[in-house]
Amino acid sequence: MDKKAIDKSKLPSRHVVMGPQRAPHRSFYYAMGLTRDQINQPFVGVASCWNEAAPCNISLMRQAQAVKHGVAAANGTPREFCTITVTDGIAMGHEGMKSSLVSRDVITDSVELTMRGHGYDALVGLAGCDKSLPGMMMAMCRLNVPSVFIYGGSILPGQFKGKPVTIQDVFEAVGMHSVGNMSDADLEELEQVACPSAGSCGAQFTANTMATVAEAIGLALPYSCGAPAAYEFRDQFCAMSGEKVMELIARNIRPRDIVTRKALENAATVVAASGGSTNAGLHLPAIANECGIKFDLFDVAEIFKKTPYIADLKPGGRYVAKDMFEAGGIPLLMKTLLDEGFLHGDCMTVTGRTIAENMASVKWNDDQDVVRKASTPITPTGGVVGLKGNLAPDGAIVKVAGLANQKFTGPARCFDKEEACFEAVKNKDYKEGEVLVIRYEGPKGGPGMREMLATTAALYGQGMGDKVALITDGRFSGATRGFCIGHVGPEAAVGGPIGLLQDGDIIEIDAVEGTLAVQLSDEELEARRAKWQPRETGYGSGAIWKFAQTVGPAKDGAVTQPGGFGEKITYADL
Ligand SMILES: CC[C@H](C)C(=O)C(=O)O
Ligand SMILES: [Mg+2]
Repeated sequence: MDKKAIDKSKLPSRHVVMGPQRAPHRSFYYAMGLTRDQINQPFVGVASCWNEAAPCNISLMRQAQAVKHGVAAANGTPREFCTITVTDGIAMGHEGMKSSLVSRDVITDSVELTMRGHGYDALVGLAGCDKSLPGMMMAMCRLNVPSVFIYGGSILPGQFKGKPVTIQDVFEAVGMHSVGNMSDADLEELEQVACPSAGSCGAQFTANTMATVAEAIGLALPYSCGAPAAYEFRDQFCAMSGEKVMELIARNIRPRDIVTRKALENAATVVAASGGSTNAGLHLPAIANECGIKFDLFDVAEIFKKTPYIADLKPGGRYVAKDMFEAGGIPLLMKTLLDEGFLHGDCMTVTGRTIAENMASVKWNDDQDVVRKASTPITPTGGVVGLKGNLAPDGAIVKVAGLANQKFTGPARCFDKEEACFEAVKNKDYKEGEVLVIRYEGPKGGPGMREMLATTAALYGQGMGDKVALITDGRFSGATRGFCIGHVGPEAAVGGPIGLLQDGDIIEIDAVEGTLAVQLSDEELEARRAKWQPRETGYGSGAIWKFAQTVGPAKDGAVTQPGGFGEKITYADL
């Protein structure tokens, strides 16, 4: 990037390194070996969610070095820093899962504070596990300095008895083992081979769903999110992201120029088209909130309703993320959706060009069956559906990709926390035809709105995926399959109808019509509400308690602060 193209006198770092009064600050940079020229260049924060908690994040340190090379090659000065990540595959099924969603907003806040504190002029964010991707993208929208996002990449599939497997198979094997359909020896062999490399959970689960969102919303370079983490080939995209952010500074192209309502609609479209994680129904409103855009679960569901399901990806389909990469990556999915009019082509992206301009060079690949043409879909509507009704006045969400039957009516069997339901499932202490209800697991009521993969996978592993339904004011992992309805709002902790249910109430679920109802009169519900009492969560201090004090409803993204609605001057303009 031509140095003259950037006027540093208008950049945030001018407050840190320009003028005699900033001699002490420059002294610190000399202490780290920077030269005067480097101090006089734009500073680029290279924010990484690296940690050793899980394979999702472990390769990000390597990839961050490639980003820094790209920044430096384009006459920028990279400054690497880490934020946290809570990994769901480790947190699943116990109290630790209450930290997962809370960590999304902590990631956003910590990146914001580091960028503001040091006056960095631009941001390249690297993330691997699930909610760290929206956490990083939320920070980019909040700060609104030129930014490029890059996903760390998917894990490679394991091989078990000649078949490709992912972590989803291990969670479901717990259910098979619990009913004697898998031996101890097979379970031990499976857990040792299912996850062979670095990278995030290997199919269209939440991490790969949000990676697909990153390219579709325009914050990641085309093709940059597709290559598996173990392929060092992907580091070229890291370097390109570092170079590209310098061009965005010169052209003053910022995240809120990119993340518009149309871009959010494009993101929701690729989620539905790929049968992606229901967590996108939470994270897209949260990203929108940081831009001051009202885009809630119902807006997302409207897009879902009119989008064909075209990518045959696990958990509902046959293939994993590596297969998608080899078929042509996220651009292949976007190409057919754009050609058939399902995407807005005039949205700006971090390439400095529009979606349509980016897709012009993408060639369709007939020599694959991972992605169908949008004109010949797997099913005519999206793999994910929004629901509403007297049991969910504030909405709910269900992944229908791969579901043979999309209607279910049955008696409620209520549990006031996930562990109680898991015990019942593990001991087969439930009946076919029941609707299992897990409540007091919402954003405030958990607190933390846990994912319920341990329970849903055990059910599916017992062969009961279409024989019982499960509804919760909590949420699901992207690897959840079966008739599982999440994000039921209002949540039980604030007096929502799900908290008024009693065993035996008849619940009607209709994912075709988009309804979730209980066969009770308004009078009966009101009578029960009059007797309802709020409950203690057991958290009276700390990060999870703090989250519960300010978190809003799931339909608006379970965010802990009103986003860009109120602020007049973003950090980028200080
Ligand atoms: C085990 C991790 C799982 C795949 C997940 O948490 C998600 O996709 O949301
Ligand atoms: Mg998850």
